Amino acid sequence: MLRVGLTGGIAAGKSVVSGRLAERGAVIVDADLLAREAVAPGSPGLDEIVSTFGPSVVGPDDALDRPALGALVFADATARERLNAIVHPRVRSLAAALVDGAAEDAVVVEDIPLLVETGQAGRFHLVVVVDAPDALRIDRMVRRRGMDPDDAGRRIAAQASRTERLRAADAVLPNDRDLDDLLAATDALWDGRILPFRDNLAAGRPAPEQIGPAAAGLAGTSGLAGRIRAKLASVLPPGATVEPEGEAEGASGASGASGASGASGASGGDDGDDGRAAARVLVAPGADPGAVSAAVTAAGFPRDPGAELRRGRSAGGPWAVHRPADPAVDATVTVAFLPPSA
Ligand SMILES: CC(C)(COP(=O)(O)OP(=O)(O)OC[C@H]1O[C@@H](n2cnc3c(N)ncnc32)[C@H](O)[C@@H]1O)[C@@H](O)C(=O)NCCC(=O)NCCS
Ligand SMILES: Nc1ncnc2c1ncn2[C@@H]1O[C@H](COP(=O)(O)OP(=O)(O)OP(=O)(O)O)[C@@H](O)[C@H]1O
Repeated sequence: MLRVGLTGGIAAGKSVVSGRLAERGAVIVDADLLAREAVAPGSPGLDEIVSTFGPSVVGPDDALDRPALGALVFADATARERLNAIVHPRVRSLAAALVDGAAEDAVVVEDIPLLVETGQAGRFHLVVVVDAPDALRIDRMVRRRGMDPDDAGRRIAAQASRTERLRAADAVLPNDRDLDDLLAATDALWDGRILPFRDNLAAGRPAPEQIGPAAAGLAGTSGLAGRIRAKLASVLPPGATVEPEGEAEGASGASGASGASGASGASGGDDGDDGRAAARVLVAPGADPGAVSAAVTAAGFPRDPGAELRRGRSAGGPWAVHRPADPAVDATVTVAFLPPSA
């Protein structure tokens, strides 16, 4: 199964993209829809909202009065956090059940407006960001949804900035032109990257050919190494840590915290994106390198027997060499034993 996280600021065009991906065969898990299901009339979620915000957020039909609650939470960050704490865990468990029920060869696309804000980027093989300038999104909300411009601005302010979101992107779909351009870019992403990625992963092989990060609209914008470390950190079993290649010898003293630094993408190493990155996964004494290697494969980086042969099996060399199943990413992930001195 290939897990894709689709995100973008409000009115960026996520629904247009997820609609197209559904037509192409993806299984869509829509967080906005699940957030409605989580607070349906008579649900424990709605009960909790009423005990937190009072009866004024429920209409005469016993359903959530969405405009009333929206007016409260988009004007007040504390109220919004309270609402998120009620709704988000429910959305996550509803989503997990849908993902678990999908076929093994499926491409599952989770459409999550707050994917970056909630720190979920690392759990996806591919994070796709639909991107449009704030002014254009405000214009869409005002013209197409009849929203007041100030309300539209408040919703944008309640979310991550474009820069923060783009930093998490493995692929960007720009949506500042007409709809046909967005649909064509979505098709190119599906045919040129998502399907080969899914097939390579299913076959347990790295991408045999690179389409290159320069392919228009397909590359992420920055921090490839940090994004890779976050993906690895989210699947590694106990006893394994991830750090940038070249910092494994203990010189930085960072190895103890490397799992966490990988998740934030904030540690040293290559955080620019020249389309190439390397990471090293260190296996502590007593941990099973085979299980670690299997986890690296599951994160989207199958083992590359050819690269292992080229490197040889010299003492102190890597236990395994992995490369991306994603044809647009050029990276090496080595699995090695933690040096005794570290
Ligand atoms: C506040 C509510 C009642 C307003 O309902 P309304 O029908 O006006 O908006 P809708 O749910 O269709 O959301 C539209 C868009 O608003 C943005 N948005 C919604 N909730 C939030 C939030 N808590 N923080 C930031 N942006 C949000 C998203 O971009 C979303 O796609 C509703 O959005 C809600 O229950 N939000 C909390 C749950 C949530 O975070 N949903 C987003 C994905 S899980
Ligand atoms: N390139 C475009 N040209 C014209 N209209 C567009 C374009 N992209 C999106 N739209 C329109 O803008 C609105 C917002 O798009 P869409 O619903 O896909 O955004 P979204 O990211 O799913 O928003 P939300 O976060 O609210 O769920 C829709 O009415 C859509 O048809």
